[in-house]
Amino acid sequence: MVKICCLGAGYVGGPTMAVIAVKCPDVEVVVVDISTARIDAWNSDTLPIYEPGLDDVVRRCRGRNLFFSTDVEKHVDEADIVFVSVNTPTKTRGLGAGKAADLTYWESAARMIAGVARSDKVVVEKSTVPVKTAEAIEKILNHNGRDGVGFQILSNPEFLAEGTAIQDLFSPDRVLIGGRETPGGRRAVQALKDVYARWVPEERILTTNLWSAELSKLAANAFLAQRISSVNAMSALCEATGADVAEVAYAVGKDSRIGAKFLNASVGFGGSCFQKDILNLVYICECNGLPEVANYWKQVIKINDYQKSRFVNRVVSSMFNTVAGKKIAVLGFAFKKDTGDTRETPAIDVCKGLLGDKAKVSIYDPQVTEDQIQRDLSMSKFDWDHPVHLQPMSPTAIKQVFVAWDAYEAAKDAHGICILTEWDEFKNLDYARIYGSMQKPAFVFDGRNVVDSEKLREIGFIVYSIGKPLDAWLKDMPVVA
Ligand SMILES: NC(=O)c1ccc[n+]([C@@H]2O[C@H](COP(=O)([O-])OP(=O)(O)OC[C@H]3O[C@@H](n4cnc5c(N)ncnc54)[C@H](O)[C@@H]3O)[C@@H](O)[C@H]2O)c1
Ligand SMILES: O=c1ccn([C@@H]2O[C@H](COP(=O)(O)OP(=O)(O)O[C@H]3O[C@H](CO)[C@@H](O)[C@H](O)[C@H]3O)[C@@H](O)[C@H]2O)c(=O)[nH]1
Repeated sequence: MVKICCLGAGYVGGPTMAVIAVKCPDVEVVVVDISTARIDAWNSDTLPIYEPGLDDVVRRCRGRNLFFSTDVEKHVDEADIVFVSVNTPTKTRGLGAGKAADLTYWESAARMIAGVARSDKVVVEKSTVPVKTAEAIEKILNHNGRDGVGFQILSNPEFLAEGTAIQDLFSPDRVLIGGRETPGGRRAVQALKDVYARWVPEERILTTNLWSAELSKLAANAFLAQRISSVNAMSALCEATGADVAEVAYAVGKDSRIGAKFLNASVGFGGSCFQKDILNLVYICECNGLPEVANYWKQVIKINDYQKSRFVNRVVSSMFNTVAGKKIAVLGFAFKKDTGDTRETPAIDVCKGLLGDKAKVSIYDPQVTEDQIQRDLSMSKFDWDHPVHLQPMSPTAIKQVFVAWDAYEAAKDAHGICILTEWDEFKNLDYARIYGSMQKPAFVFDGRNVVDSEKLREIGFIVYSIGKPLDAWLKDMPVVA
């Protein structure tokens, strides 16, 4: 029986391994982590992450051929294939701070694998890493491993998106495997290919050299984020000219060379990957003497930051240039719908912007806890991407932040509502009831273009929707910087 061990029971390690286990009943899969709390949660009825369909997959194979454990060394030693899916945060100190990937967790994982392995291993990079990481990992494994124990390193980046992870894993657009072009390297690629081939059609399993696989992951995320920044840049111009960004995106996306997906204007992209991976790409370009290329990709992040601050400015300027002491309801805190993940969510920057202008912020999200919101609003930049048990403990709660149990409570007595996540339930709220409970004039700032703005205007709201023709009220307000 082939044995697989995965280091890191997070958003990638957990769902990915659960799907491998369910698709390969004759393979034993053990997911291990240094966080006992995370492993306990994976072994309980309340999984540590919210992902549609995940509970069902885990229930089908946990205890059969899928196991979660903190006994890291034992399971690494017993495995034939070791996936490494640990955090690769942005460095906050020293060389490359604010851009380069921090490979501390990866390096310690590699040293541990080298120290405990008593038989040959295929070590698979599942985390997103800088190009050439495999070379560094190979050196660590080969210099620290026992005599006679061989390692083959593969790059197998993950392309799942949160909220649709199970669907993406069951039916991926492609699986990418990079390996050494040596007989040993080819055998390792084939061993991993055999696992995926149980459910992924052969033509969707791409094999490349190691560096192409590592770089393709960064490139794919940069291209995706670039589309969002492109449509968001257009949204600002739409507001200035009376064009409608949805109509523009539809017309542009109808060109089959461009395609319709990933062109939804928004308050900005979030999530643990896009910004981190582009910063990483920028740093690699700079290190390779390519400042023009680095600057090109930096713009994707700059436009994203601009979009978030533009949104905050719009809120404040619409409300007579001050939100001091005013209650603002924030509907949605997760970085997208169908996840409880808040890493790099635009809601953090928007809330901080409103708090900076002394607003009282009342937040509702169906999947995010009060503790998480308070932590997110008080944590330093990039601290969020370290293992939870290593993050700063119990920050002081921010007094002007309130967390509500539903949208109606959040909006009661508020002067304005900001919709920051596109949860389906926000489309069908009783907005007449909400209007009745709010201060007047009552504003809705739709950062995800989910509400029917005409209906809301009929109720009496002043509505701002990203990239849509402006309400007369908003047009008369001072120009937004
Ligand atoms: N989240 C996504 O949608 C996504 C998608 C594709 C790729 N990625 C990449 O995958 C990697 C993991 O991301 P994630 O979202 O799953 O992160 P995560 O924080 O949810 O999970 C990482 C886990 O690794 C554990 N860990 C850290 N060091 C360890 C060690 N030495 N041994 C065992 N466990 C260890 C942590 O405790 C944590 O539970 C990152 O490189 C990320 O960029 C993420
Ligand atoms: O048209 C769009 C599409 C997305 N978003 C936003 O972009 C962010 C990222 O969304 P998405 O890409 O769907 O989720 P992630 O889970 O971050 O997935 C991305 O990042 C992962 C981690 O690397 C990759 O594996 C995935 O392929 C890649 O889509 C979210 O804030 C979305 O709201 C928009 O604003 N407009």
